[in-house]
Amino acid sequence: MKKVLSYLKPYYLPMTVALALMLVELVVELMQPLFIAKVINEGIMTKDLDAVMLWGAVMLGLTAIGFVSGIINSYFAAYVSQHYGFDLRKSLFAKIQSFSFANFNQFPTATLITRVTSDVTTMQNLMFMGMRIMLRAPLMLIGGLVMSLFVNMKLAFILVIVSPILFFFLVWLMRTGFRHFHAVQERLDHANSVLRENLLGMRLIKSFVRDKHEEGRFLDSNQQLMDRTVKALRLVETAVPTLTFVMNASILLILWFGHEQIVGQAGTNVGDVVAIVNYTARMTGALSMISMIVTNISRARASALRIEEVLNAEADIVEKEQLDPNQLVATGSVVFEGVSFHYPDHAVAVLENLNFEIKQGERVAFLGATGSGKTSMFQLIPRLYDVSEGRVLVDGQDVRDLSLDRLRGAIGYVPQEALLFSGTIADNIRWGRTQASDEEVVDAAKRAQIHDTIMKLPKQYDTIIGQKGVNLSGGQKQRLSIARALVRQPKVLLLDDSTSALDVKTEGRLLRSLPTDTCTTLLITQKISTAMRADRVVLLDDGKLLGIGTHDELMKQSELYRRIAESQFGEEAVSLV
Ligand SMILES: Nc1ncnc2c1ncn2[C@@H]1O[C@H](COP(=O)(O)OP(=O)(O)OP(=O)(O)O)[C@@H](O)[C@H]1O
Repeated sequence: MKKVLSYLKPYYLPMTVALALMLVELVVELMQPLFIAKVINEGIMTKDLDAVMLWGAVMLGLTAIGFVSGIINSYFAAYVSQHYGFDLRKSLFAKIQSFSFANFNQFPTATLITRVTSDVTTMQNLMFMGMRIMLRAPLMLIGGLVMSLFVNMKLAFILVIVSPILFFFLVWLMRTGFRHFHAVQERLDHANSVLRENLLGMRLIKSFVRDKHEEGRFLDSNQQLMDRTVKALRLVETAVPTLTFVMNASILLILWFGHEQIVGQAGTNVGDVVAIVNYTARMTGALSMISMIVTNISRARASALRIEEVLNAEADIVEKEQLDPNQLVATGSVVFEGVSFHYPDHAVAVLENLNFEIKQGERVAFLGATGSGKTSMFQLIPRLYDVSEGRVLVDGQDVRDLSLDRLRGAIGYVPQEALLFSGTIADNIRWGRTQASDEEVVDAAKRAQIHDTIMKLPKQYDTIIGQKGVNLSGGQKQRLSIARALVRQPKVLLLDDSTSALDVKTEGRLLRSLPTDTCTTLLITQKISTAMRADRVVLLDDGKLLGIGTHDELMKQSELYRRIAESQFGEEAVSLV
């Protein structure tokens, strides 16, 4: 818990104020039974109304002080706990931003969402409670015990015996609770994961009429979450009745012994008995609070552990320490030198000994069967993964020697699945480069062949795109993603099957409008018609490079390439080419 607690450091001052005010509240509370005893012994028993008024007024004044302290304490407790939660969420978010894909394999999306939201809220609640009652309750317990001993040692001895027994009961409760709450958070992760998959795949679920199946899956994980939570709460809920039972039994014993002592004239008076009973009642309240705190601590321990796992995770794609601040990516040449690659935690090589060179301004198509490693190869260029062997060079420099900002700033990556953000169309294009002017946004849209479509929309560039671009067609989303990459004015443009949803004519226009003098274009495609428009074609099969050359060269040299062409154009057409 050390690391998550270190986030309290900036708030030590308001925390100290809150804790000091909590102590004021505690002192006020501890003094009250003393004054009640005084009212009884000096006022009621001696029929002295003045004494009743005096001690009554003192009690009222103290209550007012306690009330004001409580309000100010709450203010500071809320301030510290909310800022603490804000800082934790900020750090977690920044850490997740620095994650490599290997880290994302370790922490699936749903668990990250639970950790940033639910786990942080648990910590936040603990901090708030900590500043309100965490010290007050145990101090009330100790204070109540001491004051009872001070009032009447013989009667208070009962409490001296009972207190350690209850203490060990609470320690046991905290340990067992931790295990249970850890399991509850894991079930919450699972329920979140099922929910997330459902929301993302809603169209698919509806079109496959799998609603009932998915409902069952969610019910199952929801049931598991409920069962685990009920189990945890059942344990916690036995605490208060157990504590109350033991303390009430103690009160009965105190009354009985008190009666014996008053009757036997052993120096005990009614005021003392009332004061000790009052202290015991307050101690019972404090113990209930402690059991609540104990529950919250065990819950928070589980959450703290989960938060720290994320904060301590080592991102494996990191920049070198001493990078040349003047380094530049001036040209978009791309070279693969003996590159082999396997995914982290996977032994099977996805790419094997790739060697090729792409010159500045060249347009190269990558063709290969599904699963042949095309996307994996693309991901090595902006360093989304690091090579297992060999080197990837951009502008003649090993990508590991470049700062990630410089490298990625020079690349326009259009992934296979077009992902848009909620906001306007202009916002989405400008997401590629926030300082792009309106003219540059329009130019990028024109090149991506989406400008005419945008102009037909009711609000044109100010049209709001729904979540993940729900109100756009697949092809429109693809072209917007391309515009977003083009507005960056990249040196290297990576199109991962990004024109698959376009008709041949639009695709042709788009490819012709891409800049060639300043930008090198690498495009993955399944279509020979697209590959024919490229300067050269790289043919991949099962992670190996089978051939590289122009379309005509590969038609002559590569049997596989010829077969793909035949399957797409028909044998006759190919023989005419
Ligand atoms: N995150 C990952 N972890 C482990 N293995 C992966 C991962 N992503 C892809 N693979 C594996 O790597 C191999 C190459 O996948 P890749 O996506 O690069 O192929 P591709 O040629 O782009 O396929 P497609 O044309 O279908 O997109 C496949 O066998 C795939 O199972």
